[in-house]
Amino acid sequence: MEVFGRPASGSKDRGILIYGMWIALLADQIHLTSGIAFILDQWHEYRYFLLLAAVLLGLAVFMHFDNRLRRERLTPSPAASTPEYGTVEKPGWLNEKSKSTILAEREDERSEKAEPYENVAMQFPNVSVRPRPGPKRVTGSKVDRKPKSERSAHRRIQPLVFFSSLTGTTEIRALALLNELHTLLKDHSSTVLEPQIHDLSYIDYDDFYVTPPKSHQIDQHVQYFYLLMLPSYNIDTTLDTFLAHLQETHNDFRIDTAPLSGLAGYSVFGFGDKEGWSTEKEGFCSQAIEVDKWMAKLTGRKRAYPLGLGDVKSDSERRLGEWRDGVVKALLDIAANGGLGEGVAGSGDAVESEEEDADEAAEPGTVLKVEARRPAKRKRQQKNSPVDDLEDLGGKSGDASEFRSPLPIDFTTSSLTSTTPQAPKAMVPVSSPTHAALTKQGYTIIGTHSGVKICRWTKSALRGRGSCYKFSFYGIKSHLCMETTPSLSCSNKCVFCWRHGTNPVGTTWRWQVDPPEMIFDGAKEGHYKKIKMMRGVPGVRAERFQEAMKIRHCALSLVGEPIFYPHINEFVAMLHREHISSFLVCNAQHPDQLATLKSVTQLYVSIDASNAESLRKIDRPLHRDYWQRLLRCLDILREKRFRMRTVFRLTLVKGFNIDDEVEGYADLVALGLPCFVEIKGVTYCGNSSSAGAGLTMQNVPFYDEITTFVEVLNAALERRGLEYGIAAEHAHSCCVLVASKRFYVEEKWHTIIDYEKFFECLESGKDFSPEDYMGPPTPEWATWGNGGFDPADERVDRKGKPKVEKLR
Ligand SMILES: Cc1cc2nc3c(=O)[nH]c(=O)nc-3n(C[C@H](O)[C@H](O)[C@H](O)COP(=O)(O)O)c2cc1C
Ligand code: SF4
Repeated sequence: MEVFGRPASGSKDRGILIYGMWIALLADQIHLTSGIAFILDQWHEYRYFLLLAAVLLGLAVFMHFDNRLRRERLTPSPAASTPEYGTVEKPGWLNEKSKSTILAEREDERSEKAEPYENVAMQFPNVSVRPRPGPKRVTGSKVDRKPKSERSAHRRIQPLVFFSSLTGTTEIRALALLNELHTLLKDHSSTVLEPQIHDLSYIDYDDFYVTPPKSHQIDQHVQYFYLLMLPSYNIDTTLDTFLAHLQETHNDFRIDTAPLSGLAGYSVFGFGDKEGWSTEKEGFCSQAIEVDKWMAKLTGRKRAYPLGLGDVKSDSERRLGEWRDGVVKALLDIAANGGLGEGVAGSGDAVESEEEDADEAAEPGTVLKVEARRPAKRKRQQKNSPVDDLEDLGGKSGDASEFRSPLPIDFTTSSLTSTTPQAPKAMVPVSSPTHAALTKQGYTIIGTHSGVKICRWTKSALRGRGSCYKFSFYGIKSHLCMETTPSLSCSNKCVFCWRHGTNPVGTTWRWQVDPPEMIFDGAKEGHYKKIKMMRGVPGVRAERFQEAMKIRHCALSLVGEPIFYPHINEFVAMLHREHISSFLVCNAQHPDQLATLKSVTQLYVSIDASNAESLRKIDRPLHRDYWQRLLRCLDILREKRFRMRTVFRLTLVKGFNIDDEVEGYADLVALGLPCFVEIKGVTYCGNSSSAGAGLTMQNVPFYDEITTFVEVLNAALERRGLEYGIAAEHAHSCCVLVASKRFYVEEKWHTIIDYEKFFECLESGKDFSPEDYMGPPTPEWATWGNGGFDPADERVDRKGKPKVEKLR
């Protein structure tokens, strides 16, 4: 028999075995069949679940292999660089000469110049100062998940010094600066990290000048502060590449125009050679100036300290020292206060903004908006100005009493009828519209009745664009001058005064009186604060900014009537104690206060008309005996003329106080015998209030008309046998100076003041006269016929373009 194809054996044992196997196989078969049935059962029951599981498993396996493949492909890519001194090695596949490759090649060429860094490395072990060849380490950084408030507690500033150098001068200075920064900042290690240095020729610009470097400090929020030290070359150097990079980055449409705005701040110092490139116009420090401008754009106006410039053949050491001190102060300020503070509109703009126009200074009797020959432009600018001129708040009628709001505080009549004594009020309460209007205009109100503001000339001088006429006439640099008043109240409502309608007025002091110390401290604080706001403005020079942090002169004018303040003598004495000279302007309406006034460096009275009728129309005085008051003031001035320098200020307004008035003015000069007569053209404010007062552009005299008037006045004085002459001019301010021949010595005008001599005389306790503090001769460029613009400054038009002065 065949069992599964095999023949059956004849033996019994084999037969039993085969039979047994057959039984077993049969039993197995039955079992298998039931097993398959069981599986099928299960499959039907769980097939959806099993299919889903299979799909998921397949996906997981696929992703695993794909990731591995991907990582292998990416490995040779350039890794993110650390903010240390070194280059990024490029992968082999990057055959094209990129910026980084070119820079790496330069590194090889310059490798023999590495010694200085070794010294630095010894001094600052945590500073990496040698370019490090070899592959770049990829370091991970922990993501800070703490809330922002908690993180700011660990905020630290990382100063980075960048330099560029061809012949080594800047390199040596940069290393010295690093050393000095280390010393100056070591006590502030909780907020400022150890400074690091980078040669611009070695770094990859993409690491520092596209976005700020990423911080590797765990648990700390690090902000970078860039200090750039740069020479200038009019030949091709690495700086051209750097400049091109800054420009490209700014213009790259794919990235933000200010991608470096995450920096804590930056500042640039330039080295140049004045022997070959004597002025900025001729290229002095041209590349540093350019870099400074691009950095302002890229950082979104984060200029923390003004651009410093030094001449390698003369003052670079000194200038660099000043810049360094200023930068350190700014840096610590940022570390302590968390930011650059208040910014100034216009900083960093491509075309330098001329915000000066909006807030030119006013002094009693003067409106300093000079460029009278551009009415249309001025009007347009004012229309667009975000800051309302105070005059705009006034009414439309010609009568001052009809000004709509806010109402002047005039106690002249109410005080006469009042029977119950009232506690004195604040002259300018914080909640008053006057306070709001003055603050909006840029005044800092001190206490209850004083104010301080920086004038357009201070800003102009900080930018090397010229000082006011007081520099040409008396040697006052505008960036050293503080303009303030201890009394915002006045007893006139002059038609050309741009703040009438909002200012408090009164014939006597009826307000609460603030102590002089408080006003003095408040004025200085307010002034310095406003100067500091200028540190980021394009064009502000570090050395001038530094100088401006010490006030040397005080113009007690601004708005209001300073002599009105009951403690004016104490206030002036405080100025003098700090060697701040004093120019006090009064409106010739307070003879009693004038008589008791002690020494000031220069004492002014505004003479706005030559006769009573004309004065009434132009000054609209509150006092009924205004003319007698003026005449009494002139008597007092005549008596004071041998104790201090006395000045008449004439503000000429066409149609009001010019025609047929020359003889009258000459008579007043004969009465007061002032040391000087300043003749100035009024400037049109171009607003509703001036128009309401009857003023239009037609009332603004041209400079030619001023000079003609001055010549006629001079002749009238001569006819009266008065010894005067035309000494100086400042055409830019429409201003001419007539001086007494007491100041004409050895055939030269000496209108400049010797300020140190003035303080010496004052401190001697002896009597002295104006001749005792007469300074050197008036500079040739300031004398009559020469225009009066300091040739060391750059005259620019409203767009910041150089302007050529036209002489008569
Ligand atoms: C070829 C050459 C061109 C220069 N061009 C200018 C220039 O355009 N403006 C400038 O202010 N100084 C210029 N300088 C002066 C250098 O900026 C100055 O000497 C500077 O200190 C050099 O710095 P460094 O030694 O770090 O390279 C030039 C100097 C040289 C040798
Ligand atoms: S004197 Fe001083 S405050 Fe007056 S305009 Fe000149 S700089 Fe400005």
